[in-house]
Amino acid sequence: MENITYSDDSLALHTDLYEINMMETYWRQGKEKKRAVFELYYRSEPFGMGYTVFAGLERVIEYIKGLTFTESDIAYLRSLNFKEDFLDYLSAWKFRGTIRSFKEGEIAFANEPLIQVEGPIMDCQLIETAILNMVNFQTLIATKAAQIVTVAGGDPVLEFGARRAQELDAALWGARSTYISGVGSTSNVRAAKCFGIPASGTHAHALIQAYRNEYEAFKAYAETHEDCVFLVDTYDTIHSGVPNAIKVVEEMGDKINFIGVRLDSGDLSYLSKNVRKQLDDAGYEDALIFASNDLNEETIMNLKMQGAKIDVWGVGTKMITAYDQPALGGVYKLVAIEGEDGKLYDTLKLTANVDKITTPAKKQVWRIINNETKKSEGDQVCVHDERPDLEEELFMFHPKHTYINKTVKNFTARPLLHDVFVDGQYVYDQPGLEEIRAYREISQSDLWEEHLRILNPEPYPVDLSQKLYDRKINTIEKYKNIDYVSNVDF
Ligand SMILES: Nc1ncnc2c1ncn2[C@@H]1O[C@H](COP(=O)(O)OP(=O)(O)OP(=O)(O)O)[C@@H](O)[C@H]1O
Ligand SMILES: O=P(O)(O)OC[C@H]1O[C@H](OP(=O)(O)OP(=O)(O)O)[C@H](O)[C@@H]1O
Ligand SMILES: O=C(O)c1cccnc1
Repeated sequence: MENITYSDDSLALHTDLYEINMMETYWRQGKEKKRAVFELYYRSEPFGMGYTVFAGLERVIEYIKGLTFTESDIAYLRSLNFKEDFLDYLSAWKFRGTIRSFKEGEIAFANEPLIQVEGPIMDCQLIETAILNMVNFQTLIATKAAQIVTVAGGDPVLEFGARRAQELDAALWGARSTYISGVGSTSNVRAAKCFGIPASGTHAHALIQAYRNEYEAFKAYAETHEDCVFLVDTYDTIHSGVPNAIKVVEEMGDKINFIGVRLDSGDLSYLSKNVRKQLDDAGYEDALIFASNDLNEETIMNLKMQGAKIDVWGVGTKMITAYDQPALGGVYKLVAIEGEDGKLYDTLKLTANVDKITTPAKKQVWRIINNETKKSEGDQVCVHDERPDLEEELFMFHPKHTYINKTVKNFTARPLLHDVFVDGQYVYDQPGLEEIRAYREISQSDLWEEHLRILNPEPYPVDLSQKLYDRKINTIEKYKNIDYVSNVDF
């Protein structure tokens, strides 16, 4: 490959070619301003969890703000045989749409719109690929981190994944996603710098190997660092690693802050119990035991069950790559389109698989909090202009099994989609990362424990309002009865 770097490279071409092909069709047919509404959602929770943690908006904002076709983008499209008149149009193009989104850190569920994009159909179409790319990944990693943090049960979890992540962007934005869900720090210094995440790090086996013996290595490290966590498993944890660490700590006295030791191999339960005793016997009851080595939610849970004396969990590969489910599967679907009369019409995609039939109409999602219990009764997905917050009581029913229903009184309805861009203008006040992290806890506290547990969680109700349900059924009926060969009103 001759040249993979362009000085004016942009994210405008970070899209699938078919999006630009469709843009050209709309444009040549004079439909480039036809108003459309697309919604991003996923169909099932990952990792057997009962929820996800929404993440990715920060990068979406950055992407939309800088979205223009640069000279090299246009030159490249020219090489694909796009014609000059269309290229002239793209050169001057800027995003003109309205984007509404969940807040980052919001607890989210399957089959509700997390992002809604409304505007000229061309604009909505172009950004599909990139925003799915960002939100699918970041939400997935934030959710995997939430699972691991839950299992760690209040113990600090450190993010160690940069070396195993799917390349640089995944390491960087993945670290940010894990921090949103309560991971305590990252070993990735660039992620720490860029996002203000606490950086943390111990040292590797290479240090011991370089000095050949543990005593020399620990001593050298202690002479050059105040905060010390010694990696004690290079040769023999019990007989060499820990005694050498203790020897150095005793020699250095107040010159260092002995934080603890790290175990990175072997039976972490057995070793941690023995190491705990060794440290306690030497008078270091406050020294922490860090553990790492291919940890995930299952090994952490098992180690805790075995009574392992581990205080801090270093987790890399299995968190940053979402090892057991590498994709969220979020989709971006057209739900409403402007007709010839200028009005917005509901639209959907029919399919034999009823679970995949999209829910038409521009929507708003409301979280229904019971004022007595302070816990959520479920999410009510409504037509965008419905106002459940002004109702005295709310009828909520299962969107497929409608006999499962309830009437909720004394509730507060909180809208979850917020304006981020309006007609191309940025109108949002994106919180800082600490605020997002704190918000994740608040959002989580609205839910019953039953939905949050990581094994067989109770499914959380994501219901359709009566109005939206009727619109869906009517649209299905309408599309079922269309004579597709003659013409669909579009
Ligand atoms: N007591 C335990 N119960 C359950 N799993 C454990 C326990 N102790 C360690 N593990 C996990 O078992 C796996 C051990 O993997 P592996 O055999 O590759 O490690 P190892 O024996 O330490 O070798 P290496 O030195 O190559 O890392 C790791 O995922 C580790 O987290
Ligand atoms: O196991 P993970 O969850 O992916 O966490 C990251 C791993 O990276 C390091 O090992 P590595 O063998 O790469 O280097 P080392 O020489 O420092 O042990 C570290 O010791 C962890 O085991
Ligand atoms: O700081 C550490 O201990 C660390 C960092 C990255 C990967 N493994 C361990």
